[in-house]
Amino acid sequence: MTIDWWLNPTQPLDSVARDKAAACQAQLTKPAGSLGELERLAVHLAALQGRERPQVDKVWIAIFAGDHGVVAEGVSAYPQAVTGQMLRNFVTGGAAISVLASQLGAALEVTDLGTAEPLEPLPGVRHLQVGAGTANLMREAAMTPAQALIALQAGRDSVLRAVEQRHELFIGGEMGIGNTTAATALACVLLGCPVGELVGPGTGLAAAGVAHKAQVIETALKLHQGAVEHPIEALRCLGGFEIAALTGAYLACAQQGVVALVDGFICSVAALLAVRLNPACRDWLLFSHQSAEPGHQRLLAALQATPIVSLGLRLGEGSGAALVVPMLRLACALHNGMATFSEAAVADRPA
Ligand SMILES: Cc1cc2ncn([C@H]3O[C@H](COP(=O)(O)O)[C@@H](O)[C@H]3O)c2cc1C
Ligand SMILES: O=C(O)c1cccnc1
Repeated sequence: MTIDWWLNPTQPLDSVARDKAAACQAQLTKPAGSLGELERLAVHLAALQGRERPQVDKVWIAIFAGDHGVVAEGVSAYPQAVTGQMLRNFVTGGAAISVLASQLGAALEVTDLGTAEPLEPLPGVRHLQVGAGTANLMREAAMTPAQALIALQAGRDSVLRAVEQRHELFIGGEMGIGNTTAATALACVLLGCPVGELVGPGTGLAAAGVAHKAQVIETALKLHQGAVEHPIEALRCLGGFEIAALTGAYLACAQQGVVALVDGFICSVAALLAVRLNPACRDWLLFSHQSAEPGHQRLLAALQATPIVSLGLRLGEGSGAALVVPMLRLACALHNGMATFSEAAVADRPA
């Protein structure tokens, strides 16, 4: 299977803006390095945005939803219908991400890529219906090549809309009961890691449920063994519509020059896929938090990512990334707003 756009070059970082921002940080009225990761974030944002004074005022949050055939194997604590039910909750304002988007003044775009429900179109939701959910990845390939391609492009298209409306930060979120099973299977293949090291409770499986989920993933990995060497084939055989869309979105962010703030475990699997497909896109990804899902730590290490916070979150929907936006905004405000030593007449070196 080929798609024609994933290898397109990513935007270069602006080293002039980075150097100016770093020089500016050194002049601010604080001991050098005392704002730690916030300093590094501000300087990195300057390099990505090509301006000495970065900002993340306009935030675009895109939620991608899709159902998973593998739910028939009993891998989630919740029923499949929740995926479609949450679509309504996203647009009526009751979901965690809806509250966060509203608090942040962020745009929230909700795309249904293929759910068993709702049967009626929902106002405010983009219904693409790539299929009525993926096929059961334990028994066959989750997606056809055409479905994987459409889902990848759905992610890219959302980024193009964000760019058109001049958004400064992209957050991808996912909703899909069963998607920690798909994400774990993908992570096992991409990291060459045993299932036991990555599998976790997802929405809240007890130990016996996690053991069964591990068995399902083992069976799937054996079935698709030969097929999954290329990341795009791994995505097609083991992924989900929303994971494919997120992969396409992260690739497009790097190609369009938009900073992407990555959410938890599932989004990080999509990020790793994007980096495997086009390694230069790594620079454009910031990692917001470390999820409670046990496999996330290994994924972040493979991506050489330092998560900004670790709050024991295990929700998804892009919620962890949204929670970190105020911190990015404050990192920019400090960088742009603090006085320099000479402006404030403060001694600029230790005694
Ligand atoms: C009410 C509800 C809201 C959610 N929002 C995100 N997820 C999260 O949980 C699901 C993944 O976990 P698993 O693989 O165990 O099914 C995904 O839909 C993810 O986005 C939710 C799950 C539920 C139940
Ligand atoms: O970290 C995540 O993305 C996550 C973890 C559990 C359930 N849903 C999402």
